[in-house]
Amino acid sequence: MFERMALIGIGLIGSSLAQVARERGLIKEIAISTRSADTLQRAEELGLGDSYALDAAVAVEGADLVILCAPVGANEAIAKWIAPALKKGAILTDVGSTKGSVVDQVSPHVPEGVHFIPGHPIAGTEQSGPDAGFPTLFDQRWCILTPGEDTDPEALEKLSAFWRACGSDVDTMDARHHDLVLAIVSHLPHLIAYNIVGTADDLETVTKSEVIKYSASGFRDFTRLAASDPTMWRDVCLHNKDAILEMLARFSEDLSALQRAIRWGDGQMLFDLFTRTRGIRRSIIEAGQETDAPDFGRHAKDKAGAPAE
Ligand SMILES: NC(=O)C1=CN([C@@H]2O[C@H](COP(=O)(O)OP(=O)(O)OC[C@H]3O[C@@H](n4cnc5c(N)ncnc54)[C@H](O)[C@@H]3O)[C@@H](O)[C@H]2O)C=CC1
Ligand SMILES: O=C(O)C(=O)Cc1ccc(O)cc1
Repeated sequence: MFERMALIGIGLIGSSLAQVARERGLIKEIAISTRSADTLQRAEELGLGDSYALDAAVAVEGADLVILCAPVGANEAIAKWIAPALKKGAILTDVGSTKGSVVDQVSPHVPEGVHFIPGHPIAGTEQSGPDAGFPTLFDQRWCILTPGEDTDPEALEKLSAFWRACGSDVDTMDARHHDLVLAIVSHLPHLIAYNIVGTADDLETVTKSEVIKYSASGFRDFTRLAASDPTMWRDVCLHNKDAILEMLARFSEDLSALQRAIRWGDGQMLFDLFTRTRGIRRSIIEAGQETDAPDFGRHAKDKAGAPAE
């Protein structure tokens, strides 16, 4: 589908893209660049690409598809660095969990004639680094693209076809809308997980060993999310600040209402809420979405190839 793909950043997502592109014959030549020499060497040991460079500008030379796969906070510096080396007509995209900030940071540096189309595969795990990647990560997952008003339709279709070939269903939406939706379905759940695991860890009356020994599956689910990469999630919080703060405010209000119902023994309020939320879970299952982490969000038809937890 493309002659030369450059992946800038080779962790979970970059490594998975390299593997699926290689396995399905989507790309002739894969160029890999990342910031640390150790990670680059590991990518080479794993045979993820055809060429390896610490200098991202070298990797993007002659590439007709360039995918930024680093934490979102790194995108501006990377865009500035690679801009002069980008080939005319190339598609430049990313996989970041936030989109508005990527548009703001990257767009000013995109040279004339390069098609910049931000993207976000809604597929991942709590693991990070090149060893964590696997080629079926994107199968039956959504990939959201956030083209601008002046995006070239042909370039958009080419990038959409690439993601479909990686196994994903593609949707397009406005970058700001993406950030609001993802704040509630992805960013807030991670923050809640980081917070509850931190709270449990702080409790002096419950020793750490008791937290580990008696952790019920609900708490264990939170510990999986709370094991996600700290750099990535720091950047997500800082780069989707407004939407996350909006969702946190609503969440806190609703939590206060729950607190009040418990204090005043309002069993009806608790029962009604728990009944309503049970319905949401059922409608997700009926819509054909998988339920168990890390397969949540994968369409029901096929989850073969997902790694065991
Ligand atoms: N982990 C997940 O579940 C998902 C992550 N994403 C997004 O994908 C992107 C990458 O995430 P992961 O692959 O999980 O992270 P990761 O931590 O596994 O890999 C990040 C890679 O970027 C490199 N890197 C860091 N700073 C860099 C810089 N300045 N220049 C070049 N390379 C740099 C690191 O060395 C590493 O190779 C992030 O923007 C994240 O928001 C999107 C969907 C799911
Ligand atoms: O591991 C999980 O449950 C996830 O939620 C993975 C994930 C993390 C970040 C994203 O932007 C998209 C997917």
